Amino acid sequence: MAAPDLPGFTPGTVVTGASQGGQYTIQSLIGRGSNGNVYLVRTAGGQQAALKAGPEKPELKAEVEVLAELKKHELDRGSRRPFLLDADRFKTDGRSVPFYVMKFVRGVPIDAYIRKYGYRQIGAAGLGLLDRLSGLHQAGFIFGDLKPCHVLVEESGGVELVDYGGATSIGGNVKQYSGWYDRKYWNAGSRTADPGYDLFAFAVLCLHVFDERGLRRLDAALLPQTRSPEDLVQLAGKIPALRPFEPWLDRALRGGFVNSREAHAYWNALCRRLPADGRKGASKLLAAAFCGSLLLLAAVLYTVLSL
Ligand SMILES: Nc1ncnc2c1ncn2[C@@H]1O[C@H](COP(=O)(O)OP(=O)(O)OP(=O)(O)O)[C@@H](O)[C@H]1O
Repeated sequence: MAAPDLPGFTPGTVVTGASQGGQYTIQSLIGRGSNGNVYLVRTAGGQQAALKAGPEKPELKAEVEVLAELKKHELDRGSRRPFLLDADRFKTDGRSVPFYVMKFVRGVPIDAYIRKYGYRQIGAAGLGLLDRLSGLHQAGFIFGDLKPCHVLVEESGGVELVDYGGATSIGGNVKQYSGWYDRKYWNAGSRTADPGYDLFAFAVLCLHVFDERGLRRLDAALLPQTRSPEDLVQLAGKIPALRPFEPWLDRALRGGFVNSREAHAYWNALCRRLPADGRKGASKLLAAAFCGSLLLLAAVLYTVLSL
């Protein structure tokens, strides 16, 4: 259920942090999540950012804690602009509203991105997603509720995870998950948070993006006790666009990766084996045509001059 409207968070309102003094001007409402509303804001420095504010709830506090840990890890890795930018409270009308500010992701969900730019983009987008997951796992958490609307891809191809409400400390119990993406749903393992939980969900995400009907049919044909990762492995083998990544999907669905760095390295190796994409092919063709016309021009000039 989405969070209720927050009184006072209207375009033009300046939200000032009570303890750190950060100032953010609300531009528009981006969307409503179960733990709060997300607004597009402008920082005092003039940059765009996303601000999430909501009623006092342990879930919102937990999101901030995960993002703060992730920030430490990102800074250790030399990141100049971590995902979490600020976390504070806004005092308004005698109330104190918790909020946090994060990088604004000008992107679209991964399924829409692939529909727009073509199935070959799964290689690079998958690599970006595995990089994000790997950073989070190294910070001690798993994402937990991985699904297309939580994976945004920017025009540049950059990938960001949004909504850390399902993030869980490694070793804890995943509490926020979504049907198909849940390893336990397919009798493929427990809901104890380990990196394999997210990798399994990413493999299902690939099946969902490329063959939603097949996944739906498979689900409808099985009873809860007869669902198995083997069925998903077989479905993956029938999707032509996923053929290059079949060995990766097989391993992820069976929980065969030691960690996400290994999964990232394997995905990367499979990407390198892909043939150059159509655009690169087309630009090679253009270059050849250009060289051909130069040679023709030189030949014509030579003939004219030698007459
Ligand atoms: N940093 C961000 N940049 C751009 N858009 C964002 C950002 N964070 C969240 N959004 C968008 O804001 C909306 C609400 O996001 P939020 O993460 O709170 O909840 P949700 O994932 O939609 O729902 P729920 O919390 O119920 O799972 C979504 O459309 C999401 O794509």
